[in-house]
Amino acid sequence: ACSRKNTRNAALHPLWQSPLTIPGGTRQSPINIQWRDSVYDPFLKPLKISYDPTTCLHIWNNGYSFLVEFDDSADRSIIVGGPLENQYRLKQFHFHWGAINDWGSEHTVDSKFYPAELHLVHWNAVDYPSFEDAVMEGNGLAVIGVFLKLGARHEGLQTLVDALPAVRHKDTVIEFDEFDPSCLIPSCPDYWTYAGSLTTPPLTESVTWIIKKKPIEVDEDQLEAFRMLLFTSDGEEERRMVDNFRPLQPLMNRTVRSSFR
Ligand SMILES: Cc1ccnc(S(N)(=O)=O)n1
Ligand SMILES: [Zn+2]
Repeated sequence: ACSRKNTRNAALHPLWQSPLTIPGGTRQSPINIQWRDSVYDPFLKPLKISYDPTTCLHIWNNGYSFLVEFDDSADRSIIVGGPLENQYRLKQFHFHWGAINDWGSEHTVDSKFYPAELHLVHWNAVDYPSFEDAVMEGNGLAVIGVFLKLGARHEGLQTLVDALPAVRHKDTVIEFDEFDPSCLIPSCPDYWTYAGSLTTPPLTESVTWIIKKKPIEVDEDQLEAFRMLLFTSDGEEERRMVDNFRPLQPLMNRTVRSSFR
């Protein structure tokens, strides 16, 4: 008998006991980015990233991923330009990854999965009074997606990896300061952008996605450090935090634009 290709079994994943699809959803994420179908838009500006490392607060295992959260009470860590009408404030960043290196990213490029994907979540504090309000608005959020590929050790990521054992269990938190997440973003300016949604509940259609074309390199030990985290709280039967990605969603009536030819 032929061996069944190792397929991702996201449907049974604890993360997705909630509806896999949103009734009436027309701009859900993640999606496959078909490079040849993306449309170069010469009017797209370069994305300008200005993060203040002292706004970094803590790392928190929320039972889905681990989040690095920032003080977003003022415009101290912001992005502007790119496809965005105004500036957006950094709220948190987190990752999605697989049990093995064959998959783990949420978006794919020409149907290729990366072993992990970084999301830097920003909100539109110009138009909305809080993150919670912005989450409900079509132009409320901007998320930068960065693919992680297996390669050289990433020194900037290592400071984060060294802290992970302290947040192994769900609902644990550790103070984390003086971290500049721009060290996790490739210097190559090229990106794709499209109108989408959050990929974990509440799955609201409020995200302008900015997906960097170039991945960053991380090594096997660093990916393994993600995989030793737990979905479960201390005292519960341990379930390793892996495969915390949402299945691909239909493109429907959307065009993915590229900032590069
Ligand atoms: C803040 C937040 C909530 C839910 N989902 C996401 S994500 N994975 O779309 O970036 N971010
Ligand atoms: Zn995410």
